[in-house]
Amino acid sequence: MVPETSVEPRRLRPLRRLVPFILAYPVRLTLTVLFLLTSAISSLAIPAALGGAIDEGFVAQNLENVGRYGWLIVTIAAIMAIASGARFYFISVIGERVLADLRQAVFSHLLRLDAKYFDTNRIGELTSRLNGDVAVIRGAVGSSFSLALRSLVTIIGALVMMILTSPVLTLAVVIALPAVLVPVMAFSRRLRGMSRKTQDALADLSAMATEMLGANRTVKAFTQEGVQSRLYDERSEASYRAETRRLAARSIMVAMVIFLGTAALVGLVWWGARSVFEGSVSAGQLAQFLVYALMAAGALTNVSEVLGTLQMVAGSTERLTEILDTTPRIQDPKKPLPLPQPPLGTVEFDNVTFSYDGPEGEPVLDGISFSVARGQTVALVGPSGSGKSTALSLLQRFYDIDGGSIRVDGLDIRDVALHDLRSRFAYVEQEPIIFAGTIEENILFGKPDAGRDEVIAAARAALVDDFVADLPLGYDTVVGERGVMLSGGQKQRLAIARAILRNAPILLLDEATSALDAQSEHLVQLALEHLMAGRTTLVIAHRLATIRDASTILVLEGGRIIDQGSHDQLVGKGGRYAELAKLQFRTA
Ligand SMILES: Nc1ncnc2c1ncn2[C@@H]1O[C@H](COP(=O)(O)OP(=O)(O)OP(=O)(O)O)[C@@H](O)[C@H]1O
Repeated sequence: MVPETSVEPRRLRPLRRLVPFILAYPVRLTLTVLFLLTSAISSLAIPAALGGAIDEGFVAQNLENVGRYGWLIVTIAAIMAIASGARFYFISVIGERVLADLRQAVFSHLLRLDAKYFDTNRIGELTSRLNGDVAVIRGAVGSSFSLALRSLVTIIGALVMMILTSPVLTLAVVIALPAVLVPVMAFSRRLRGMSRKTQDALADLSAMATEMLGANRTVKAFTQEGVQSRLYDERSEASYRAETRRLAARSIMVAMVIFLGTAALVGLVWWGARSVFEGSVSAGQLAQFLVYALMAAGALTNVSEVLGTLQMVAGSTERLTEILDTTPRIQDPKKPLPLPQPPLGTVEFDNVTFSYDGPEGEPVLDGISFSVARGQTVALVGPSGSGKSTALSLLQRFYDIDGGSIRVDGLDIRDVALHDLRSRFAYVEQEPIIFAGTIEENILFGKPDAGRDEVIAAARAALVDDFVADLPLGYDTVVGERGVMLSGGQKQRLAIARAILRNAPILLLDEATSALDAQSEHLVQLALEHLMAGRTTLVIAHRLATIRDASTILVLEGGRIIDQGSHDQLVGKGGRYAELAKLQFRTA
């Protein structure tokens, strides 16, 4: 027992992080403790009343006393029942509340973490923390916390009552206890190790299912159904075997507990009977004592079972609080400067140097300088990996630069609140992200408080309106996960509608590399023209039409600007741009 208590608190330590979440609800907490104590005290009072009934009723052969004690016991039982119900309710509610708060805190913290964090952590792992770990805590909090608390109070109370009832019998129990407890504790520790293994096997199994179901088209295309089913079967069997071994061990433990417990009880009864015959203990006291001893023993087994669950909860809590403890690398400045109102819509890169691996790493952008005046369109072109997307990321401060400065509307972006800075941009990604909601919800992402007429106006300008008219539920049509129900061109137009609704002064556009069919391409081009009208635009260009209309083209290679000018100027010069133009740009 000694090593258990010295090891356990350390493994349970992460649970302390739940305390502030629980303390946030002092009223419910007080009520819980109140009902907990009431139910524990009343359950401890029943054996005492029973002892009284035996000594003053049965032994004294006084039926009136038996009746009196009977009523007393019924009354106490009523109080115990109500208090137990209320305790269960309040502790479960606190559990759910804490869980919801924790889940919400983790999710909103995750959304605020920087791009680097998401580069280095797997999204699947993060969502499994959010779902899996929260589920583990949820499964345990209501039942296990309640049981652990109740059992602890019962053990202490029962021990005190045992000592008060008969110190001699208590001493006998304390001496006999290790004989029962030590083997059971040792066994239950092994069980915990085994249950961790089955947990891991199960997690592995579900990770595989998630991945393969998500990739069901790839699985079909590569005719991998049979192979993957077999792999799944193997893992499922492994998990079954691990669980069977655990169940066998558990069954042995249950048998052990039953045998050792009964043997100890018989011994105790024999010792107690001897004490009654000697006259040092009354029959009522013995009965009373036995009930307390049974209560304490029951509570003790509960505690040892709950400890295992609580360790799992501790592990999950730790994984979640780890997220909460991560501070975002990109933060608001201490004293943010206000951006000019109305917006100017200018962008300047001044000798910008950046590496994804920090100042010592190989630079991805190396001394980049350019400026975009209000209403201008500047096109970034260059071979794959030359740093075009990186420039757009830096402008939005997804990462901080290592040298030089980036200014928007004349202010260094590190001096401006992140929300203000990013509100100045509308960003259209190369592969537009479409959410699983309706068409309207997807457009509203650009400006959540927009009215229906604004949404429709944006949809018209982006030529979304014409295909929405053919959908069964119009703007309320659900487009499926990642917009699977839409064509490539429709997705692009939807993303453009979202950007139009956002109505930001600076447009950041990462044109799709893959061409659509001529008709679709034409519609997207038209939508883009509506979007770009009157806005400062920084575009990673792949369409010849976009480049022709650009005020300036910046040619990037290896993180440097190797040339700039208008399309005609650059083509006239020949060289790198002329080659690129031949290979990369497509005509509408
Ligand atoms: N999140 C990241 N972490 C580490 N390195 C990155 C990251 N994103 C890009 N890189 C690296 O930075 C370099 C520039 O990438 P970037 O995406 O900016 O190029 P690009 O010109 O936009 O290319 P493409 O036209 O293929 O999209 C590449 O070598 C790439 O491997």
